[in-house]
Amino acid sequence: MSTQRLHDAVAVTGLTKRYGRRTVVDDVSLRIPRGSVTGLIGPNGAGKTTVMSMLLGLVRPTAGEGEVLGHDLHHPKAYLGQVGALIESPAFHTSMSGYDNLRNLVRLGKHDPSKVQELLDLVGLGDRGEDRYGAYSLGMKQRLGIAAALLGDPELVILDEPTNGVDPQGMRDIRNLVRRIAEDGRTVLVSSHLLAELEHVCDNLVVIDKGGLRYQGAMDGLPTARRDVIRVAANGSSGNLHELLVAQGFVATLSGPATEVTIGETDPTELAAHINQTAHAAGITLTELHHQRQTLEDRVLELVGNGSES
Ligand SMILES: Nc1ncnc2c1ncn2[C@@H]1O[C@H](COP(=O)(O)OP(=O)(O)OP(=O)(O)O)[C@@H](O)[C@H]1O
Repeated sequence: MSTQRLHDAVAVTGLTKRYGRRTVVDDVSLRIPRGSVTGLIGPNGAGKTTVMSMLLGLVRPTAGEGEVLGHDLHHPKAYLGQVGALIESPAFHTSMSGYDNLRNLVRLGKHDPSKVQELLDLVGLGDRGEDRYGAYSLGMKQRLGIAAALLGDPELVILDEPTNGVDPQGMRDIRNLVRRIAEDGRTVLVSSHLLAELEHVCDNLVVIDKGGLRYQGAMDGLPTARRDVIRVAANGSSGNLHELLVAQGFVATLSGPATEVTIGETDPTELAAHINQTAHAAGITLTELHHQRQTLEDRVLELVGNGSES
């Protein structure tokens, strides 16, 4: 086995999917390090589900080569036994309990039956296993889906938008669960259209938009320029302050009642002091003055041009 195979759970190049003349995944090369939690981020329609489906052998790639868990991407049967997935909505019987649904899957997949209660406990449904699936909240349904994905004790876990539509508490539960799954040394690939939902659980990031790869690498390596600003507002004189700062050569934009001054290479503390002095000298009283940091989400939105499917 090559070092690359040992290092990467997924290593594919040129992954492409066309439907007719429409290219929905375009020449995407991906490396997902073993043991990482990788966030697959992109707006609606970016191609996240299609990429995951190709890795799972559910959709046949139009082009592309590579390996999943050291096996040829084009022979998914060789590796699917070591992969667990939650893709689209989990298909469970609504009238059966969570426990019985998992028991069913154990029988079908010839998994270890003792896993059922263990996994229900892991996903926080230990005392709700006897309840009907149909009575579960969306967050509980997603967590049962994740338990199902873990039945075969997979090395690679692929979760497609597990937090979609789930309330904030449910999202927190799912994030904690993803963290716990990864603690066992598994590789997790998890998608979302919002980085904010995943930013605290992922160590690795893949950003796609309109089928194309925009970024992959460490979370803190996002390439967009720093766009932190000093946000400043004044009592009824924001326009004057804005004009003064622009006249001094600062990049300043009006944002509602406030002015946002791009920090660029300047030291933010010095810039804030300078703005304060400028305002004071002009007889303007500041009502707000603070350093507004660009979030990781803002940086991703810059990469994907702020847009979803056109
Ligand atoms: N079977 C198909 N036939 C034709 N087009 C398809 C098919 N499946 C997906 N697409 C198109 O491929 C594009 C990417 O879809 P995909 O579901 O992979 O995106 P996504 O990033 O997962 O989006 P979402 O967040 O909305 O689920 C979309 O424009 C979609 O309409």
